[in-house]
Amino acid sequence: MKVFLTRRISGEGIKILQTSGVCEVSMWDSDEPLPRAELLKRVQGVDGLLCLLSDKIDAEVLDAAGPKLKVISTLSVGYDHLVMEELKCLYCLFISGIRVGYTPDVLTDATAELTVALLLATARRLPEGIEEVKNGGWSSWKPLWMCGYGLSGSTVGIVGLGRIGMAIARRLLPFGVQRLLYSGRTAKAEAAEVKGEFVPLDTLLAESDFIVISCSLTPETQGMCNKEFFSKMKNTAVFVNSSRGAVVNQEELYQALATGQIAAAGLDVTTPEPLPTDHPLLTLQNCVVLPHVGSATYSTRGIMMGLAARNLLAGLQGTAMPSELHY
Ligand SMILES: O=C(O)[C@H](O)CO
Repeated sequence: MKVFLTRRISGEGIKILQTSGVCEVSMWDSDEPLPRAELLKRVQGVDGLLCLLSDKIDAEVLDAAGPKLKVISTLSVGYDHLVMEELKCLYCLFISGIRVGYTPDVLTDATAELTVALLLATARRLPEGIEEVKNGGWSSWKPLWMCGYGLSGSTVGIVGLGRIGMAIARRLLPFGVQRLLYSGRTAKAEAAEVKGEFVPLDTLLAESDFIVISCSLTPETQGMCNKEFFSKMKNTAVFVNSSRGAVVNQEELYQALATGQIAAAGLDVTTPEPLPTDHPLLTLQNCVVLPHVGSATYSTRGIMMGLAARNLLAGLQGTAMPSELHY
């Protein structure tokens, strides 16, 4: 069987595939994404595809791959880059169905940790402070200079209290957070562990000092953080997004930050990625932007690659996947 990997994969992940005796591996041997035309060419006739969140997998890719394609394994927990409606259509067409593997759980801790780091960096203005040290702006200790917002005694609102949202909540509580609010489709029994109060989104926006977006990108959440959303937040509130960039209307976020509607924003995800270096958000002191590094620890990325490889193999062999996405 033939498999194609859309990026250079190393360590355990590649070893599992190359020594499996099950598949012939070909890979886009680069750290940079492959051009779309190349993807369409390289998937022809494959039985399995290992892709990244930067590869849009839609009907065009499935058509180019052809009827042998049995499994798609994505090196991510998010799967908004897989056009599920089109996968389902193909499912109807060929009846056999394409199985999908993904990498939940293994990146929860790393992503939660990074989200907390981003929240603190944004609220306590770390990038600005570091810059001031370097550029001579640090003239003396001044009572109100470089002041920001602290977590102690605060109210934190988490939009999407899933696996990662819960892990963020657990890490934030020891900072002395007083109330933890959350919104989403349904109340969660596990929220009791973090004393989470399930509230309507409007309540969360009005009462939170820190708002953390940790939901998946879906048609319902696309563009959810818009002018109206920001207008309901406190002027002193800090907004943090480590889910997907498209949950935020970036033009309206820029306005909210530039006009003082909200205090600051920390973003680990943007639209597009990378964010162009001349993007207006990058001109703002009160906006901290990271290059989508939530899961970027050596160990987490290694485990993700191993899991994605095992999902791919299981899909080829028709056995139980360690992490299958049932769609
Ligand atoms: O979806 C994911 O897996 C994250 O955004 C990157 O690790």
